[in-house]
Amino acid sequence: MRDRLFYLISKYNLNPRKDLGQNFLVVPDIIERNIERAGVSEKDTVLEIGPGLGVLTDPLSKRAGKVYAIEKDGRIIEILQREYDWPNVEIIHGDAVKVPFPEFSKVVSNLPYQISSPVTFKLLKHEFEKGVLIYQLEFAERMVAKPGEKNYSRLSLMVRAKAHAELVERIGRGAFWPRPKVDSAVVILEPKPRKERIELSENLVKALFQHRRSTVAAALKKSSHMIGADKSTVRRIIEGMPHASKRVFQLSPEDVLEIENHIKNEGMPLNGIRES
Ligand SMILES: C[S@@+](CC[C@H](N)C(=O)[O-])C[C@H]1O[C@@H](n2cnc3c(N)ncnc32)[C@H](O)[C@@H]1O
Repeated sequence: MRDRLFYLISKYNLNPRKDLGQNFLVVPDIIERNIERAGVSEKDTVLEIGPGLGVLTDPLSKRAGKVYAIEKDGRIIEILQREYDWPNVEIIHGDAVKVPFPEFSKVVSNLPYQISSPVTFKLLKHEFEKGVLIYQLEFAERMVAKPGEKNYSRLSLMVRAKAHAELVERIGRGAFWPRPKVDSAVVILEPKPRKERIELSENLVKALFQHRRSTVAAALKKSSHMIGADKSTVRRIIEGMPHASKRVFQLSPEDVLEIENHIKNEGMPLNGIRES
């Protein structure tokens, strides 16, 4: 696999693009473990974001019923089309943040780290069984952080509202070529059953997490403009608000939902909270 990767790189004189996060996996064990973790079988339609030179796409195509691979770099699309003849792989040329995702049951990817956040939020808007994804280590740590922990952020809360996320393996820089400046980690992402998923006003969460170490009351006062309220309205809303004295980084998704419901009950309708 490693040999094939370097053969293709030299054959096509491919200069990896940093701005597209082109750090290719060169350790076959990691690829195998991730396919195992995803439990990919013929029943699955797998989505891969950023196939690169196909080191993951190739084994996925052998196990899955169907693979969709979204790739932005036209040079790579051309190489994939010339070098592989996968009967069940559909390559989509486009930006994974912008192109609509097809229906899929599993997502397995070594993600371009620049788009980790929008892609994760986009994935969580879809119905799927399981994701096995490689992220930058720090991002992965934020994804899985629990309320009250040092890394607990807006991302942690929004992921927690929709899915179970577990960091299952750390990966050193040497597992990639070219060697990146950061470490990586594998995260298993399993969306919660629909009934258990919590829909939150993104703007309320943003407004709160602008001030993650403040109390909820203080954060809302400081971010009043973000929820479309003036300071006196916020002062009124804070009266009797649940969790008002908690620090923002201690809030669970359930807590934020209670805050949101309180705001609505106080006569500020949800559509009063401007969604971006
Ligand atoms: C980290 S590399 C992974 C490549 C390959 N899967 C591997 O593991 O060796 C990320 C890949 O995503 C592609 N990419 C970068 N930004 C993208 C975007 N916005 N949409 C789709 N693909 C993108 C890059 O061109 C690159 O092929």
